[in-house]
Amino acid sequence: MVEAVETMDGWYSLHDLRTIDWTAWKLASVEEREEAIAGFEKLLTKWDAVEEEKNGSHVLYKIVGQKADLIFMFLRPTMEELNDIETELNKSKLGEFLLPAHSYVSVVELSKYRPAKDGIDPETLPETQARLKPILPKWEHICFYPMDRRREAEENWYTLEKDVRGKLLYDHSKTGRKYAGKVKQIITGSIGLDDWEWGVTLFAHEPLQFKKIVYEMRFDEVSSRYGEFGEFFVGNHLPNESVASYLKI
Ligand code: VOV
Repeated sequence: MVEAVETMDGWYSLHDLRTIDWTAWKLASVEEREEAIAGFEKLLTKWDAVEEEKNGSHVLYKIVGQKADLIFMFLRPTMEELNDIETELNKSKLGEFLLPAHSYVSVVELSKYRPAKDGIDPETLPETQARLKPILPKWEHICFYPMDRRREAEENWYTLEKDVRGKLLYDHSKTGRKYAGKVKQIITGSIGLDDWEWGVTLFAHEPLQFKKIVYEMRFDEVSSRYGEFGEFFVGNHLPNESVASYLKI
């Protein structure tokens, strides 16, 4: 029987995409807008404090194109906390001007394809724990998309033996390693949590690197034969200190 791989799972993840209701925002009074911005900055400060304490992490980017205006990615130890964040944002003054655009629920995931070295469970290693509970990079650009592994008669990932899948992912990692320092990936598993099987979140200093890595990986067998992809979202970093000028009318 084909064996499932054991996964190591870390912080829960919420990608929360919002569109700004610019018409309502422009019609709001100066005082209302100021209140909304100040309240939102307070939320950002609160989330920063959580990150400082290493109890979670978050990033905020401006989406390029019409799919949404903003993408938040939140990581927290529990799903309840993700719910709380979402609700707090909805109840905030700025929330009155945010329309839901898209969301994605998943959990930071690493898999145990490689045999344990010296009998040590990799999950116990501090470096593994740091990858399962990552502080998200605040690099200039983000690219997020969901993906599946194919399950068709000829190309079925789920009928491949574990060692074959491990070898294909090893080849995949060799392509990935060429982008060290240029692209940082956070893979989140979403089987049973959302509509696709994985979320792929990439960070880069240079947006062209997204095109280059995704294109190069299309030729890796794990993607060319077994990859199916959803909608792509690309954005530019929105640091706290630029929020007010971004929202200024
Ligand atoms: C930026 C570089 C980079 C690097 C170094 C890297 C390495 C690795 C390693 C070592 C492993 C396997 C073990 C583990 O850690 O789980 C993975 C696993 C995975 N990857 Fe990856 N990946 C990268 C990057 C990277 C990209 C750009 C994509 C999107 C693929 C594309 O075609 O658009 C991707 C996808 C995945 C997925 C969906 C999984 C889980 C698959 C599963 O079936 O379990 N990944 N990945």
